[in-house]
Amino acid sequence: MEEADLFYRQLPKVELHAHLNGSVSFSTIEKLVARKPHLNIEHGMTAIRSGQRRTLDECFQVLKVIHQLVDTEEDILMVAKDVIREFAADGVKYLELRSTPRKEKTTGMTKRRYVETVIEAIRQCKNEGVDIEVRFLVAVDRRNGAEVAMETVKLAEDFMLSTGGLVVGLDLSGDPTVGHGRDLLPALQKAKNCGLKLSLHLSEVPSQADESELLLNIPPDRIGHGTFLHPEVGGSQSLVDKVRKHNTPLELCLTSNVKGQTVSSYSQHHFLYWYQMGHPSVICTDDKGVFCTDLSQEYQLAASTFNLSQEDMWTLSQKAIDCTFAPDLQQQLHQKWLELRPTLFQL
Ligand SMILES: CC(C)=CCNc1ncnc2c1ncn2[C@@H]1O[C@H](COP(=O)(O)O)[C@@H](O)[C@H]1O
Ligand SMILES: [Zn+2]
Repeated sequence: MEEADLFYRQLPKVELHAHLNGSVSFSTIEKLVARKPHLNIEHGMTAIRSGQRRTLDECFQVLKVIHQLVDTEEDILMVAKDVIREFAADGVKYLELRSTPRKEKTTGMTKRRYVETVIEAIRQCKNEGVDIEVRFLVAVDRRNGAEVAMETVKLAEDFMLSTGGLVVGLDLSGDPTVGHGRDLLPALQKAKNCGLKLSLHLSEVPSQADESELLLNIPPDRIGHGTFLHPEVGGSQSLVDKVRKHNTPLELCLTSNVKGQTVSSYSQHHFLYWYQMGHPSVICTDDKGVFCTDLSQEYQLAASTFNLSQEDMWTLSQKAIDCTFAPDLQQQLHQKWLELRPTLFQL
């Protein structure tokens, strides 16, 4: 391993934007394919390799293939444990995983059981001594409409109360071109009022200024992507001002946006816009399996693209601690970062 690779692997990191089924690695896919040979799924159908680009629509098709492979309780338990172990092996010390409880008929289990299974995976990893703290966000798929969104919020609230703080919030994701955020406002508002933290995919595609305006008024606790918020890309100063007023952190996923073609190249990524403004910006992976990446690689890419030093990247990873939805862990994480610093910079 080259010295720079090693630095980014060893750098303690916080991952705040990771969709469970988008994070399934090649080796886990192989295990799933072996369990289900009749599906005739090859790895080329579950990942977008280096140099490849897809439309966002094609990316969602890839996720559908993965969903076909991950369709039982055993699969979900295995996938969640593998994903947690992989993030830990990559130097991630705190992970917020998110996943959408799927319809019973596609998994043979209730949505409640789906969430319980992911929670079980988190607990098992903890008991096995995997060196990572994991929290969970229950995801609302915007394609499923207002009623399902409200049910999901109730489910998330129940789990927030019954898991001793493992479920910390709600994610809004799914195909951004389907539906309108206005229909989901009551559910999101309810989530916020009952104490769930909100991370919303916002302005992931162009021409959603109206929706973003509406959702920013809630306001969310973090923003996923926010690719088209700023005026240079068709957003507006008023959107930027709203984000800045609340100091709402952005979860930025470079490879995801470049491979999904919402951003034309790494150097054009909106990371720079927000970073230069000193706005809380957290580098994340989104779907490390689909996009064949990991968080170390994303940090390294940001550093090389924007000419940032190892010291800058250290600060970026340290500041991410303050953007987590687990305030009870933040002091402990800061301590861990301080303890790890000397080995990293060989002081
Ligand atoms: C389509 C793609 C890979 C691009 C990245 N951009 C995304 N935008 C919105 N929602 C997403 C994205 N990636 C993953 N998701 C959500 O995460 C789900 C997969 O993880 P899970 O089943 O919730 O555990 C998808 O069905 C989708 O609802
Ligand atoms: Zn996402």
